[in-house]
Parts: sequence; structure tokens; C-alpha cells
Amino acid sequence: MVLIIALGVLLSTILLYCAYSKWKFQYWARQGVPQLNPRIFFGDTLPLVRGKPVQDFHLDIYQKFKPTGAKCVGMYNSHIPELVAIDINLLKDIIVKDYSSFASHGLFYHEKNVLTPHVFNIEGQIWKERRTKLTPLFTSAKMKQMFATVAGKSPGLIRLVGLSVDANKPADIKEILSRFTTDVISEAAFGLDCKSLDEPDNMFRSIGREAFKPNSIKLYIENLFPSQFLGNIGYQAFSSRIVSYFSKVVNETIQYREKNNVQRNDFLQLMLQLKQHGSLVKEDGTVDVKETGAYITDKEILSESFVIFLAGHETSSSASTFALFALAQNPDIQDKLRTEINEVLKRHDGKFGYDAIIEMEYLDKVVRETLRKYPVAPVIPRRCTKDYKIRDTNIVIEKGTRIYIPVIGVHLDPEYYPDPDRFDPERFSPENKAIRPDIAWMPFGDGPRQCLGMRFGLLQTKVALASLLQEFKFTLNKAMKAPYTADTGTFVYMFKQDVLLDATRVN
Ligand code: HEM
Repeated sequence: MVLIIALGVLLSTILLYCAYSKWKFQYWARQGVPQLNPRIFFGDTLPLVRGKPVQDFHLDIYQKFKPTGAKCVGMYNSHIPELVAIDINLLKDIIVKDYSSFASHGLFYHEKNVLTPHVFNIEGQIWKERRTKLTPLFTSAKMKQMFATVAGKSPGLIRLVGLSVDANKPADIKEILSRFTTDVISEAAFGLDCKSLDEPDNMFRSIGREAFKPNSIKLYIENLFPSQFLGNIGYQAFSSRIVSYFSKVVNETIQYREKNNVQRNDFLQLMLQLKQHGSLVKEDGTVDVKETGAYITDKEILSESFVIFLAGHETSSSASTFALFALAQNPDIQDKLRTEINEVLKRHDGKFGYDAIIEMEYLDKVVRETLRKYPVAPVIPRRCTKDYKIRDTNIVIEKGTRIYIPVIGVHLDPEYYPDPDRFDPERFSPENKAIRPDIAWMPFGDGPRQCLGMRFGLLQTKVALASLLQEFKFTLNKAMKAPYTADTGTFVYMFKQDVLLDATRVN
């Protein structure tokens, strides 16, 4: 009897849910927004559950709906309505002009999850204040100060590729560059030499991999319930292994530096200056009293160190890997770039410094074209923070709705980039840039929430490329065969297979 009642309750619940979903699945159609083809329980996410890479999913939507003139496309995550923005003017409104209605990434954070309340996740006024405090850490002048930290890892990078050459083996460039950027960012974030170039399986790499691995159950839970509720019931976004290791490293480093008055050229040191003075110390050692008030706490330093570490290494290593992959297939472009690197270095008496890197204009174009063709963040999530009416329509995006910015769709759109599969750095000449909307290139997002570490990301990518191309010529190893599928095991766009390049010494 009990069993029959239980079955009855279960069946009625399922039927009710089905009826509710069926009604909910008309949400976008009721507003006149074209929508995908939702299925019960999964909504439109079944292809993703079956393993379709996120970038392919969003590229398909963009390419299917752009020719119809649709401004946006509705979809359902389970039964929850979400929106993919397509029209370039709508994208600009969301990211730049009306950003205050979309100033959230819509991701989980909670004070009890100490690594999560950082500038990428937090929202509203606290985000605004934190962003203002952290912005001075990423100016060109600060990048110049940190240049030596980045370039200091180049000899190890060159040595690793050299080992492949000596062993007559292809260089596993994705792996090598990931070890390089892990070393760069741990040194730049908190002054630690984690020696990934020598010991590939160290704890920092393992933390990076674990934290960047999508966990669909966690993502589902974080999407369904408000952060405050989840945090209060004890939900943990990261394993205790990550939290305790990372917290220990950062807290001990803070204590050590404060006790011994250690001064270093890294992000942690700059954050310690904010903690002590509420402002950054100027080159002459003074603090500008007018700028004071930007104090940050140890807790904030911990979560911000975590996001600098996370956001700072796989993104840049993926960008440099894609660049070498593209250059290996385009020997003329590779030769032209090597010539520029050698000429600029000659003008700088062979000194590989910050000013020399900034002077390399063709290198800049190559990196920009790489991030166009292979945007390492192919889709940017945003959350609507107040009801928003789309210009010249009756469509209202309700507060709380998740929006997707399909960066990959825009970057491969022939309207902005004719013959989009061709790798052509000249797309970034001043004349060619002037004939398309600015927003059509957005690997770092755009507007007030644009990537805070853009300058540092570009710098590490350029240092890696300039160091390697000075020494080696790269071609694609014969094991590299299209089609190249995207890795679904990480949030950052990268190929699933190893990127194997044959390297030969230039001289
Ligand atoms: C090639 C390298 C990189 C790429 C392609 C990249 C891309 C992005 C993107 C797409 C966003 C979201 C922007 C938006 O919502 O409009 C972002 C945000 C962010 N990135 Fe990066 N990033 C890179 C490197 C870095 C580095 C090296 C750091 C730190 C050292 C960093 C720190 C951040 C932070 C803190 C945010 C959050 C900003 C905010 O919400 O206010 N990124 N990045």
C-alpha cells in the first residue's frame, strides 16, 4: 500500500513537472523570441550533456540564427529560460552601453567559501569597489615592473623545447606552455617558484586542472539555487584539498613577508600595499594620500590571489599554444614574425625587455588574430541584474536571466572577418580594424567588466612566442590531423589532443 502511494506521488510529481516545463518552454515564444527545441528535463542542453563542446554548441546557434536577423535566441537550461545574444548592437548594449543591467557573471560565491568572493564572481557595489581597488595593479607601468618575472621563466621554456629537439621528438607544446604559464603566474601572483617546468605534476598544476574542470552537477546546482542559500547550507564549490592548500600557501606568504619586511615585484606585494596604506606605493617610495581608502583585507587578498592564479595561466598558455599551432601551418607568417623579433631586438642591443616586446607590432597582430580565431573564452556568461527592454523591440529580459555572449560566433562571422577560417594577422592593421565594429573583437570581453588581467595575459603570451621563435622554427608534426576537437574537460578553449610540433634550431 505504502509502495503504491509512493509510486502515485512520484508519478504525479513527474506529471506536474512535465506540465510545468511544457508551459515554461513557451516563455521565449510568448515574447516573440525565436527559440531552440527544448526537451523535458534537459531543456536545450542535451547536446552538452552528450559531450558537445560549449563553443561548438554556441557557434551552431549563432550561425543558424544570424542569417535570420534574430537579435537573440531563447534556450532552456533544464526548464530555466536563458538567452543567447546575437545582434552586434545588442551585444554592445549588454556589454558596454547598458552594462549596469548586466554587471554580473552570474557565478556562485559566498563568504564561507573563502576562495570564491573574488572580482570575477562578486556583483553590485562590492564588485565596483573591488575592481576600482585592483585596477592600479594592472597598469602598463606595473606590467613593466613585472616584466623580469615573466621573462625570467623563458630560459626554462626554451630548454624544454630544446630537449625535444635533441631527443629528435616532437615538442608537446600545449603541455610545455601550460607548465611555463603556471610557473609565471605563481611567481607573479605570490612570488612562489612552483617549478612546473622541472616537475610537471606539482600541486599548483593539479589545483589549476581541478578548479577549471567543469562539473555539470555542481554547475546545475549553482545555476538553480541562489549563492546565499547554497553557502548558508554548507555548499562547497571547491574540494577541501584545494581550499586548505591554497589558503595555507597565501596566508603563510603574507605572514612571512609582513614579519620579515620582504619586498617583491608581484601582485601579492601590491595587494599588501593596499592592505597597509589603502594605496599603492609610488616608485619614489611615497604614498599618494589623495588615493588612500582602497584598503583590502587578508581574506580579500586570498580570494583575489586565487582568481589571478586561475584566470592567469590556462588562458595565456592556450593563447600561446594556438598561436604556435597557427604559425606552424603558416610558415610565411612565422618567418615574417621572426624577422620582426630579430630586428627589434637588434635595435635594443639584443636586450629582451618590456619596451622591445611593446615595439613588436606584427607580434601584436599575430596574437590578436590568434585570439580572434581561437578565443580561449569562447562564450562569456552574464546575468541580468535589473529588468531590461531590448532596444526597438518589446522583448524584456527579466532580472536574473542568464545571458550568453557567443564570442566565437562573432569572431568567425564572415560579415566582420571575410574568409574567417584563414589565419591573417593583417586583419588587425589600422585600416582593417577601422572597417568593423570595435566589439567584433572581444576575447577579453569588453566594457567595465572587461578582463582585468588583459595586459598581463598579452604580455605572457608575447614573451613565450618571442622567446621561442628567436630560437626555433616550428612545423606541424605528422601526427597532427584535422578535425581538431575541443577539450570538454576544461572551461578554457583548447584542443583535446596533444599539440605536437616539430622544432628545429634557427641557427
Ligand atoms: C589570454 C589571456 C586571457 C584571456 C583571453 C582572458 C579572458 C577573460 C574574459 C573573457 C573575461 C570576462 C570579461 C567580461 O565579462 O567581459 C575575463 C575576466 C577576468 N580576467 Fe581574464 N583573460 C586572460 C588573462 C587573464 C590574466 C593573466 C589575469 C590575471 C592576471 C586575468 C584576470 C581576470 C579577472 C580578474 C577577470 C574578472 C574581471 C571582472 O569581472 O571585473 N585574466 N578574462
